[in-house]
Amino acid sequence: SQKRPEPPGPRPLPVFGNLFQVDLKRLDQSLFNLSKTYGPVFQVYFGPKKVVVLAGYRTVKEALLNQADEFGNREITPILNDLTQGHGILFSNGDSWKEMRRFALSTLRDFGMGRKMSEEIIIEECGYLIKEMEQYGGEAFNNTQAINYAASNVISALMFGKRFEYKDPVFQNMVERDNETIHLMGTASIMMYDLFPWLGPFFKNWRNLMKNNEDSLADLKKLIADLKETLDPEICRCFVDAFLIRKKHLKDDEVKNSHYHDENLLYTVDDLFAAGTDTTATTLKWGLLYMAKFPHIQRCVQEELSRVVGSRQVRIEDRKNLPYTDAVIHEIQRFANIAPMALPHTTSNDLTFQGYVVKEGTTVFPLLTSVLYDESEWESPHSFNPPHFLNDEGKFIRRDAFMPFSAGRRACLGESLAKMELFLFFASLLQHFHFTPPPGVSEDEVDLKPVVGLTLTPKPQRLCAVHRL
Ligand code: HEM
Repeated sequence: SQKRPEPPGPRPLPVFGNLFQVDLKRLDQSLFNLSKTYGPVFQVYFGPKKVVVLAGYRTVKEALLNQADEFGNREITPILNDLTQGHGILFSNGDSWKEMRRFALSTLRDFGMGRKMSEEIIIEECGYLIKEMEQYGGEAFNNTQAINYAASNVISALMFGKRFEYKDPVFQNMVERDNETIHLMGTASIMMYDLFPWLGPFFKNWRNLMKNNEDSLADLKKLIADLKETLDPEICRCFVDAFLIRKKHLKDDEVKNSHYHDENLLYTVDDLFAAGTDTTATTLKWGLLYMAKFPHIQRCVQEELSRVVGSRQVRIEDRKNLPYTDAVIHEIQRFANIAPMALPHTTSNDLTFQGYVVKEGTTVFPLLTSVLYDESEWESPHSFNPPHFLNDEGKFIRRDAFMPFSAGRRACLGESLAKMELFLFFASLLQHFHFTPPPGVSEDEVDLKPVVGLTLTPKPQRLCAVHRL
């Protein structure tokens, strides 16, 4: 029998591989371009490392959903190993990952992810965020911090049973550090470190990352210690309590080698903050920027909100009566494409995919850019067009290629919480404010080019939040 081929791809150079054929500053775009030459499954070499890229809705879906187990391991690069040592959820594999993921999902569900309790937490936070924005009296300001704080507080309330004041310096530092970590992770020097780890200590970014990580963990440890001290196993106040209670029960039952140990608690909480704050906040920031850029769309959302909700607090159950607003939020997520390559996966064994062989342990990039901008799935992928999610009667429709949370075994675990947050924050803000560029800046001048890190974020810029109600 004939040997099956490996996926095609550009010819690699020794040592550098294809590093000169891709633009590390906008890697997802250059991989998307390569897929137009090499097809939906191709390989590129980053230095000595081979990466298989999956492009287009059909191919990403086929891999992540139909061969979910084979494509469902996480790649843990040297920097990720330095940071988490295989604990937690984001950057772990095997039984520990499985147990932590299952625990986090079921605990968040018990706390009402997608149900009442989370809704109350988010609504309370909407109030604080609106108050914060009102302070500027319609003058231009950078909304980055306020939005980060609001998103972080939702996770805080779930994890620790409490929110923080936006002015609290400890809290400000925690959020700021997480932001910086995500930025540093996307820098070229950290990518180089992952390829040539012995360079590590020479990179300033590497040292900054390690320091950030240490400081974040120290803050989280303090918060966890406070909860430990006041723990009452009969009353579960938050996620950390739920973990500690489970740990205690396993100990009482003399279960050995359980995954419920202090490191897993610390890194799981750290992961939920890291994965849940920046993503949600960044999406919201894009949303407000698009509204300032496309005022006619903003007006349609506000008209629908006024007609359906009026001035009372908007709630999750209103969503079904707000198809246009819902479509706009989906289009924000599609167009903003904040996690353009999801997070890297690896294959769990040797496999055949679309006729090509891929070896066990090969790095795989599910290229979400190529799904959210797939020309065979979207009518106008390159423009901001809410009707992508509306039928002829103006009813909301789901789209298969809407995959900002990725899919399959490693898909985002916070999807339903994130959706609640995006809906409640976005709708509440547009009920209260009309967003515009600063005076003297035209809509055309609003800059939609992203800053590239692990996520795609808007450039720092100022908007006016003009009071409506
Ligand atoms: C708009 C908001 C969000 C977006 C766009 C988003 C997107 C993603 C993406 C693309 C992945 C990688 C999936 C893959 O590897 O294939 C992911 C993983 C993950 N997300 Fe989210 N996410 C969001 C919000 C959240 C929130 C609020 C939480 C926490 C409650 C969260 C927790 C996680 C975790 C723990 C993982 C790792 C899952 C695993 O490796 O098993 N995310 N997310």
